[in-house]
Amino acid sequence: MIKRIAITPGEPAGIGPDLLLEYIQQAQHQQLIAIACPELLKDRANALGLPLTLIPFDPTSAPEANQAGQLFYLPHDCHSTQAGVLNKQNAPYVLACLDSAIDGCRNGDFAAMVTGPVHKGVINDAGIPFSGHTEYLQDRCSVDKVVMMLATEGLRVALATTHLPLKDVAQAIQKDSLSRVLSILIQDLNTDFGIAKPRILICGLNPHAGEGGHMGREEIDVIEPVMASFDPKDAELIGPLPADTLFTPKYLDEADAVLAMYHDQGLPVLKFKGFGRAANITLGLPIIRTSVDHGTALDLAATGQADIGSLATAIDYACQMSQARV
Ligand SMILES: NC(=O)c1ccc[n+]([C@@H]2O[C@H](COP(=O)([O-])OP(=O)(O)OC[C@H]3O[C@@H](n4cnc5c(N)ncnc54)[C@H](O)[C@@H]3O)[C@@H](O)[C@H]2O)c1
Ligand SMILES: N[C@H](C(=O)O)[C@H](O)COP(=O)(O)O
Repeated sequence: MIKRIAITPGEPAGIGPDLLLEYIQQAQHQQLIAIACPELLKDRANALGLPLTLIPFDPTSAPEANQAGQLFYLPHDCHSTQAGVLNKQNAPYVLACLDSAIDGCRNGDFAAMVTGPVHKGVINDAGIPFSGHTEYLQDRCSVDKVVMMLATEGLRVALATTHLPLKDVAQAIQKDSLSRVLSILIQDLNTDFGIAKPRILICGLNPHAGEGGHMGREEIDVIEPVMASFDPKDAELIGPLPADTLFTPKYLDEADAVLAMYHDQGLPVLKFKGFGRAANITLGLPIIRTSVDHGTALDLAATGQADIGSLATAIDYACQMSQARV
């Protein structure tokens, strides 16, 4: 069955449009719909020397897989864009594209949404508070909690906290919130990844997992009690383990996922292993959202040098997850 997948290319000055235009040069098994500015797509295709046939998306027609070089689109207009040069006037455009994708997933027009990279800084420069798609999707879908998980071949890393200044992380590791994160992780590994009783490695927050309370107490006061509150029939929770040695084959070979306490505890390892072949997946949503593992790479926009591997991985995950939910 042909699935409809919405794709938001993200920041117009970045590599998101390039990646999509490169990706659709192959015929697809699904219907990919760009939610984007058609003039931007045409200009970027010209700059990259890529053939492009744009077809307006009609949600009332039967799903139709893209032929090589074809792209269905749902239009939003952006300001004229120079590749590699941010323009804060485009921030509302970036968010409007996301809103259309979310609405289309919620009303059943799309089976999933795949997001290209946005530039968080320029959206804030435009006066719009924005810390990431993950938090934006949580708000727009009116759920109390979502979980960011990045996945590549052989490793899944979920995060207990997402886009927070480091100084605020320890305060954010609280029992209620950590418990919700673990529940969502267990539930979605089960439903979307078919893992009945996931084996999850849990990082400590502090060096050496707190060294028995001498180097921080979050392991004893928060992480261990939360782990103990889960039924061992639902998941095998291992930890809190020192994060510096958790990411070694001895532990990882037997694990379905790692739960890291903060962004730069888990993601550098994941990206060292799989940058360009990983996807970012938002767990806990009523819709399916996957994303690339990289940012806007302004230095590479319109050069033809950007690697499409992560976009391909994100689309693959979106398709697999939407099949799993049928
Ligand atoms: N999914 C997202 O929306 C997302 C993810 C990560 C970062 N960002 C945002 O992107 C902006 C820039 O972030 P950054 O500079 O830290 O990271 P970045 O990923 O844009 O760039 C880091 C390095 O990786 C290279 N790179 C990135 N993607 C590549 C690709 N597909 N092929 C080849 N090389 C690639 C870049 O050229 C650069 O050298 C920030 O605003 C950040 O918040 C967005
Ligand atoms: N933390 C993500 C990463 O490093 O890939 C990135 O900032 C994107 O996050 P959102 O999906 O929340 O925008």
